[in-house]
Amino acid sequence: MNQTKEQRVLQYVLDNAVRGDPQSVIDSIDTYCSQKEWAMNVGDQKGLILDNVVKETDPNVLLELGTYCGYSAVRISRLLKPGARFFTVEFNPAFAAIAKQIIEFAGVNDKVQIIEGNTQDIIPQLKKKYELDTLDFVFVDHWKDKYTDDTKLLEKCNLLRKGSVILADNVIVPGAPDFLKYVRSCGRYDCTNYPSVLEYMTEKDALEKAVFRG
Ligand SMILES: Cc1ncnc2c1ncn2[C@@H]1O[C@H](/C=C/CNC(=O)c2cc(-c3ccc(F)cc3)cc(O)c2O)[C@@H](O)[C@H]1O
Ligand SMILES: [Mg+2]
Repeated sequence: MNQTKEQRVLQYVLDNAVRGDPQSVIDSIDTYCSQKEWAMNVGDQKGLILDNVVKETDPNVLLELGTYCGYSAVRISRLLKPGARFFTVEFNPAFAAIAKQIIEFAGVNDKVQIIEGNTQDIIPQLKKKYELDTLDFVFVDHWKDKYTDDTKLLEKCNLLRKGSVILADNVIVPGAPDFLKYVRSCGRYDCTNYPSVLEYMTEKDALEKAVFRG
């Protein structure tokens, strides 16, 4: 049976990273995807910006939309303090299975919980089923045409409080124009743009931070 690219990324991690060492998992995925096969991980340059925003936020409760192979889940988890609660949502069972193995290999499975499903179905369940109040930090990196709907859904479900941080990947490439327009003009967010480059390439990309005003 032919392997998928994501299975090859997993295999490269298992063969080259050090079990229980999240940084080695991050480095091996970045090595594989820059030298062998491109994949849509946030990558190391934008990853450093992600690290800094997580550190400055010092979050206790986090959400990620779009797990993919778990690269950013490992990247974020390695920075979290004991007791922090981090949920990542993925609706593709094959990707969720890969991410689960990468997260376990990295040794951060006690930090992050993968929720399999569509963000539109999961977000309204977070308060009751997953017993959380509001979110301190949200990393948005799923289908780009879902960013705006899901941001509005987070508001509607009262999951955001004054100071909640939303950080969105790819606001230049592939782009999320309606999301940018929404968060920058609706009056409910303080926005900051972080210019960078597309993962493993030299094309310009950027992250956008939108802090909820409450
Ligand atoms: C509503 C819903 N619910 C649950 N999971 C959901 C979901 N919608 C999507 N997912 C999941 O999330 C990931 C999807 C990620 C989409 N990311 C990108 O498309 C992406 C693309 C590029 C890119 C840039 C230049 C190019 F030339 C080509 C591609 C770079 C990136 O960084 C990207 O993130 C994927 O794992 C998908 O199953
Ligand atoms: Mg992305």
